[in-house]
Amino acid sequence: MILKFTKMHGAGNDFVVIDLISQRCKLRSRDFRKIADRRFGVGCDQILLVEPPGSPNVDFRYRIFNADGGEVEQCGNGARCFARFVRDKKLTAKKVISVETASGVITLRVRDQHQVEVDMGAPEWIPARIPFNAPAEQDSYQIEAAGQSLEIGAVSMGNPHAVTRVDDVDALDLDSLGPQVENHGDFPERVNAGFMQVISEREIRLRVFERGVGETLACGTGACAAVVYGLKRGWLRDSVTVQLPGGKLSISWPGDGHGVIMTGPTAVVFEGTIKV
Ligand SMILES: N[C@H](CCC[C@H](N)C(=O)O)C(=O)O
Repeated sequence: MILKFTKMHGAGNDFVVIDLISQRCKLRSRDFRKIADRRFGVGCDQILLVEPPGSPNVDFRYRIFNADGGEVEQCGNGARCFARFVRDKKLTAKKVISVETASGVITLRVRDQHQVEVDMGAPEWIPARIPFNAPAEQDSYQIEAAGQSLEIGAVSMGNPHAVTRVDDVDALDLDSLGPQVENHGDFPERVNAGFMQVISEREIRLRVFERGVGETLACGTGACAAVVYGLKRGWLRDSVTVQLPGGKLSISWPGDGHGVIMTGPTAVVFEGTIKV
């Protein structure tokens, strides 16, 4: 089958977006791996599927697949691109769009200059719900990786994150450290590994070695995870600018019981077709 797609990115985290409302196609894990392959396919960090809603009070269903072919619960940069895509393709004229994901319903708000604001929902700190093997919830945890003892924050934004504060993100050997955190035995579903450098109470630098992908130029849920961890530890004050290698995101969290609000850019790179 020949499938139409749109290549997009959010702060350099890149996606192949496929409308499965006007196209009908059953895609398997190996199809996602091929589409994501930067030599034999289109190339992307994640594939985003646009599907009809599963319940009456949401506008769309949003499914996310990592480059390794695995389906995941949430993707923040992808959510912003999703909002831009469905409006560009005239699948909706709404500026406030509700989408159901594997980790619940999120609300997308289209802003000016192709910026989109997303309520990513409340962070989840309870280890069993991250999931993370720890006897009880703590502000931080010690794990061993790549011969180092790391102090991490463990939190879910629908998907699991381990956040480590470092003095200099440029000094990190992520090729070595990243996979060891991603595949650490205390994360039964693996984990996205974020490394943050605090610039000020309202600005951080962040690099993320993403589960199922490797290092990406930006990670929306990773930015949310880093900011809520930094706020909880008292290193940050609300409304934080997150500088990532591919661009910047604005993250705000009023505190427990509230959703994390992420605002950032969207970009369309090209339209194409692929044989699956
Ligand atoms: N790699 C992530 C999914 C994509 C998250 C990221 N691209 C974002 O913008 O949130 C995971 O396995 O949970």
